[in-house]
Amino acid sequence: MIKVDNLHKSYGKLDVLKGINTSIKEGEVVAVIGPSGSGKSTFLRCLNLLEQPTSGRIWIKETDITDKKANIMKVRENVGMVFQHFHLFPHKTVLDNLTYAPMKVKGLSKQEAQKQGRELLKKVGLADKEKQYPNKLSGGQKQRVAIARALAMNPDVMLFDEPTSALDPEMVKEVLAVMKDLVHTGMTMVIVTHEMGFAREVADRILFLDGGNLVEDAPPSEFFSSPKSQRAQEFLEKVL
Ligand SMILES: Nc1ncnc2c1ncn2[C@@H]1O[C@H](COP(=O)(O)OP(=O)(O)OP(=O)(O)O)[C@@H](O)[C@H]1O
Repeated sequence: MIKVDNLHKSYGKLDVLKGINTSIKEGEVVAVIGPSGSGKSTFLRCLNLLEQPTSGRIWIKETDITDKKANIMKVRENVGMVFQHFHLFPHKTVLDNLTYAPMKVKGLSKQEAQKQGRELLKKVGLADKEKQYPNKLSGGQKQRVAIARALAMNPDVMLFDEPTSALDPEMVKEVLAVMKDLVHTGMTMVIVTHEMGFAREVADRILFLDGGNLVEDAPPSEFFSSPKSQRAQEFLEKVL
């Protein structure tokens, strides 16, 4: 489903990703963890070309998205992303946030887009909020709308960039619960997270990044109980 081959990303002289190789199967849930500044967000943002890789190749399904001829908009349609700070359209209602892209990009009729939007709102527990504006919602509710909005494009892959880091503790659970439901649907998910309990519980694999290198790639049972590298051992000692 996703193949990453020798991915490098530099900002000027700063090498942020130093040759990442990995592949992710359809339906796999992968948690990307590691110290601050290790390149986790940059890695994730390369997967839908929010960051242009400096070199290396990334395939999503059969498409080499790093090929100059690849259609960036099509890639982004197919790879949904949820950000730390929601990025909802502030002047649109919750339902209009969900219908905008499917109508504009996918050509759904308003009726079709609203039907789909209402089903998604029900799934994330916000059926009663469709007419609200984002500024009337809690952080957890905003993030659930953001997840529903990304799902409204019916993507093959969902990327999550620290989706709970900006939330008050009591709201973290409700967002993680929605993500867990999504795991059970068989969605392919790549999640940058500091929630170690969640990563341990739901991920099929942990990618541990350090200094722009993929240092460990292992199932959570292995990674959390017997990390191989000293860097991962030190990291886990600090965060667990
Ligand atoms: N647009 C940019 N221009 C220059 N440097 C950048 C840019 N984006 C990220 N960096 C640098 O790249 C490095 C990796 O950043 P990145 O956000 O990918 O790390 P991270 O592991 O996600 O960190 P955190 O857990 O703190 O979010 C950092 O040193 C950061 O300052």
